[in-house]
Amino acid sequence: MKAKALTIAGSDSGGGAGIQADIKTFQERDVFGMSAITAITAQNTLGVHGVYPQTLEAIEKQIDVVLSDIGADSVKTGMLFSKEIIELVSRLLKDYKVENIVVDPVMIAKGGAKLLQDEAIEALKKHLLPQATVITPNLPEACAILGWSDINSTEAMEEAALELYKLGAKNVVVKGGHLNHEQSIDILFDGKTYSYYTNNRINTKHTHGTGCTFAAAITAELAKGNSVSEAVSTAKSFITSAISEGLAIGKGIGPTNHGAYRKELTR
Ligand SMILES: Nc1ncnc2c1ncn2[C@@H]1O[C@H](COP(=O)(O)OP(=O)(O)O)[C@@H](O)[C@H]1O
Ligand SMILES: Cc1ncc(COP(=O)(O)OP(=O)(O)O)c(N)n1
Repeated sequence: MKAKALTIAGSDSGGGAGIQADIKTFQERDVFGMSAITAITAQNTLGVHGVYPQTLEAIEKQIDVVLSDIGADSVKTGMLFSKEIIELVSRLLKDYKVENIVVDPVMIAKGGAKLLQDEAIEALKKHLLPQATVITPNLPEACAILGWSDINSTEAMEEAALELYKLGAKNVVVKGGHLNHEQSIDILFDGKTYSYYTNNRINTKHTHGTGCTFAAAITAELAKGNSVSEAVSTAKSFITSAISEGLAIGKGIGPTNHGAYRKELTR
């Protein structure tokens, strides 16, 4: 049977991040994609021009009807915007006993727009992180969750992964896209071992949606029954291809190319 994945996230009208990136990634990884939209953003390659959160009723209904009828082998959360939305999503994921939960703790878009209210960080820590199979913070997100000012080395990334693990997630991937390093290094910590996923840093400005795409690829692989380490490994290859063929569309930071990994495999 075809694997199914649900993304609970914000809509990016520009198509590079959020729900749109997730669904494109699920499709590329041969997983049936479903969505519950938490907020609509008016977004393009120049940034976020408007944020319109959906009502709790609308969000609950979307999740309810999908999980009660179709079900999901894995669920990804992205932009959740408020404490109230986090509490709602956490309750529903518990009620439906979802097994594989990937929490991408989206906080700030690359252009600087806030996608999570400051007061929601505590709710994220208290309710959602402890339910997660995998969490995928970038360096600023890891700092915000831990109350740290900076993470600027792989040693600090390992320390952050350990401290984040103590908040209850089964696995932590600290993404190193923001590290000033010639390689792009992500570190997975499963409570015992630190595993490094490393590729050469690609010199491009077209990286809109990298975090969403990477977490969506992990979600898709978990939905198909792969282990967390296999899922992270495939997601790393997927995002590296997508960035290497990033799309120079629009006047600003273009999106990654979700079809690039498939093309590479068939070459
Ligand atoms: N320039 C780059 N070259 C290669 N990989 C990158 C580059 N920028 C980010 N990545 C990878 O993309 C994924 C998303 O990372 P990151 O940019 O840190 O997340 P976010 O989009 O949440 O800020 C990670 O696997 C990271 O290593
Ligand atoms: C609707 C929406 N959700 C998440 C993001 C952030 O996406 P990310 O993959 O971290 O990429 P950047 O926006 O930082 O390039 C978003 N922008 N919009």
